Amino acid sequence: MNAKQLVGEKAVDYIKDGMVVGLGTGSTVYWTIQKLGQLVKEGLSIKGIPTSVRTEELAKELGIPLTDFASVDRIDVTIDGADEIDSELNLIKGGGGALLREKIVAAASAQLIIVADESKLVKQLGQFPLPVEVIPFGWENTMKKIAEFGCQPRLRLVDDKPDITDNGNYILDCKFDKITKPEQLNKELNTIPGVVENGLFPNIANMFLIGKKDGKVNVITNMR
Ligand SMILES: O=C(CO)[C@H](O)[C@H](O)COP(=O)(O)O
Repeated sequence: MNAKQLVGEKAVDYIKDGMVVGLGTGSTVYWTIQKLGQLVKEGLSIKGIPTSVRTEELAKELGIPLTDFASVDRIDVTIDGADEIDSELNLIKGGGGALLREKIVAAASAQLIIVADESKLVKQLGQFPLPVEVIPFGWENTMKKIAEFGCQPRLRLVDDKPDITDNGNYILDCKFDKITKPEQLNKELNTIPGVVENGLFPNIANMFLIGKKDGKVNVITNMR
């Protein structure tokens, strides 16, 4: 079993009957959702809130009941992946383009559990280009403003056309040398007109399940 599958499946240990569960996006949480589908068939009663259309489709295929913000007043736990995790437990997310809904769901969750293989652990964020979701109108100008923060932004393309998010926006992948103050950068990027959200998640996850090559799972609890 690979490390993503290992931690993805392990995450269901934290999901109990009756919970409202935020369902993240990506190839690690894919395994969580598969396992949840199996458990639901066996009688587990949960309601999911998906963070992307992709996840919504997968959950529906597997028969996982879904809900929405209008119908619930809490999310008990969200399971999601990450692109980078630094030693202070800050994250870069959005490699799969779902950062906006992921951040909304994470912010509404009592618990955020991150599942990742050990390749995602870094000393300092910034190797992975930071995804920033921007409004299509005037994106070229928004990109210039973002570049003033000392990065090289690039419009994310699919088949030579802008990749459109589930929210109808574009993604700029912004390569920094290193990100020294993630919390500050998170706030400042979001003040630029045209920026909808960025992929920095500064120290908001409660727990990390890290899959290692030797088949073990490292559990890190955030004591913040
Ligand atoms: O933020 C994300 C999607 O927007 C994913 O959680 C992140 O890209 C990690 O993905 P994977 O588990 O496939 O490595």
